[in-house]
Amino acid sequence: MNAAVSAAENTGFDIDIELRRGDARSGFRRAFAIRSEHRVIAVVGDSGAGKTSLLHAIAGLLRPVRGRIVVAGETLFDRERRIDLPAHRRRIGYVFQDARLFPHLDVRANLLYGLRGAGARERRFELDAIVELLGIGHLLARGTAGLSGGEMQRVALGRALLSQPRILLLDEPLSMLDMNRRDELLPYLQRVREESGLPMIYVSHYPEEVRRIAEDVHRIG
Ligand SMILES: Nc1ncnc2c1ncn2[C@@H]1O[C@H](COP(=O)(O)OP(=O)(O)OP(=O)(O)O)[C@@H](O)[C@H]1O
Repeated sequence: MNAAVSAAENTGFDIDIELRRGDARSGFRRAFAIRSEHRVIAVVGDSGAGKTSLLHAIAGLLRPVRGRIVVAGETLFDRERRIDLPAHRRRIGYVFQDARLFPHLDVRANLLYGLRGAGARERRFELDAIVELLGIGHLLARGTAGLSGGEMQRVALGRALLSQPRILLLDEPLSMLDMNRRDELLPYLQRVREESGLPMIYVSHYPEEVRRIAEDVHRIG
């Protein structure tokens, strides 16, 4: 295999799955096919199209009824080959719509929680560098209750990166913010995209927003 081919295989996404939720008669059932050689892709679609379900399948939280999931050259799931990496071995950094910070911990402890989860694995992301990247040094001693929505999402991003993920999944991270706050957070997301070098899937309702983040946009539904 020549170097160009293997480089392309190691950065892209090859997802071809069918998902089912709920019962066979009235539940949700849909096939998804996403092939991309890009490192940062977006998935857009209407409410209920299955965007979150797709991320859950990639994270190992929902088992597809058929197909395969290959990210950056690594097979996470392949029904035919009986490959199904458990969620904790997929090393996914997941950022939700609502930041889901731990309310009983201050910002520093929330960030360190991510680092603790990484254990003895090779560390690519260190606390100081991530704090600098996300501009959250002045928040470290604060509790989470008084943080703005944008600050919470920056801390959530930091916690996800400090868990030393190999893939970053972002599920509508701006959707709880008003327009001005979205504009404030976007440059941080762009910095994470550039500095982390990680494969990323960015889910959103808004094609305009994702064009500023992703190299390749896929519509589902
Ligand atoms: N546990 C479940 N049992 C049955 N149906 C479910 C379950 N979870 C989700 N669904 C259904 O699966 C479909 C896809 O849901 P999903 O949350 O993936 O969509 P989405 O595109 O992320 O939507 P939104 O943009 O509103 O967050 C929806 O119709 C939802 O009602």
